[in-house]
Amino acid sequence: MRKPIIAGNWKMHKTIAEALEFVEKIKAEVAGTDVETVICAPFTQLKDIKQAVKDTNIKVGAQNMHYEEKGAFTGEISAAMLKELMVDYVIIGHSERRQYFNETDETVNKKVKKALAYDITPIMCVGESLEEREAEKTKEIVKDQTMKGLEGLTNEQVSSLVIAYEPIWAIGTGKTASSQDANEVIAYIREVVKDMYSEEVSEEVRIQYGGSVKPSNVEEIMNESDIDGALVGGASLEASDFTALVNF
Ligand SMILES: O=C[C@H](O)COP(=O)(O)O
Repeated sequence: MRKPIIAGNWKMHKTIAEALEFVEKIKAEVAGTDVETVICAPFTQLKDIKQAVKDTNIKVGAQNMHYEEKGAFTGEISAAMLKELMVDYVIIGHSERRQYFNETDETVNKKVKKALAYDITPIMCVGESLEEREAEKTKEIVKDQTMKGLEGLTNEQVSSLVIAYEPIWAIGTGKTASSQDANEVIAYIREVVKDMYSEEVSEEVRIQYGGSVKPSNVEEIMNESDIDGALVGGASLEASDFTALVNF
């Protein structure tokens, strides 16, 4: 049985003070949930959030990391640096990183491997653009991204990580893929994992949907057979919305 996982991706939002205020507001509200609850915050907030959630079931994630161990990479953060803060998750290959920061399937793969080596769970993002969807290339794109992103991992590693299917046209636009469409693509990603690894691995890997998930549509999305969670941007910024998402 796959444990549901709702992760908020705050992107470039909130100061430390705002982050701590948010955490205080949600702590009690998510205390009794069986849903894995993750806040993916900017680097500057991670240490304080981790401290603030230490007696709770809330997990903390970063939004990116570098694949090299260390070196002359101005502005970058390594896996060891995240591990030192006891970060649980790291988003890798978000479409905004692919679009604005030259993230490629190859760097995604290197980052996934490095995160796993440090026992940080990657949330690896895949998803097609509007043009690709209109050209009916959705499956081709997600297959390619999934295969390249997961290349060279062990069965155990793939079983432990999280994949997020985020159609780019649905991110921050208010447009959501229908829950059936999202489920179909996610079931297809599971097939790709099955072909690459095994049926058991494909049944164990958790796959989220992301793209304009909000309190009003989360239940329908979560009720789909292959969707194990949501990666939420805009609606994760307000404490009341986020608690509603986790308690869907
Ligand atoms: O990582 C989250 C996704 O980019 C979705 O963002 P959104 O919920 O604002 O559409």
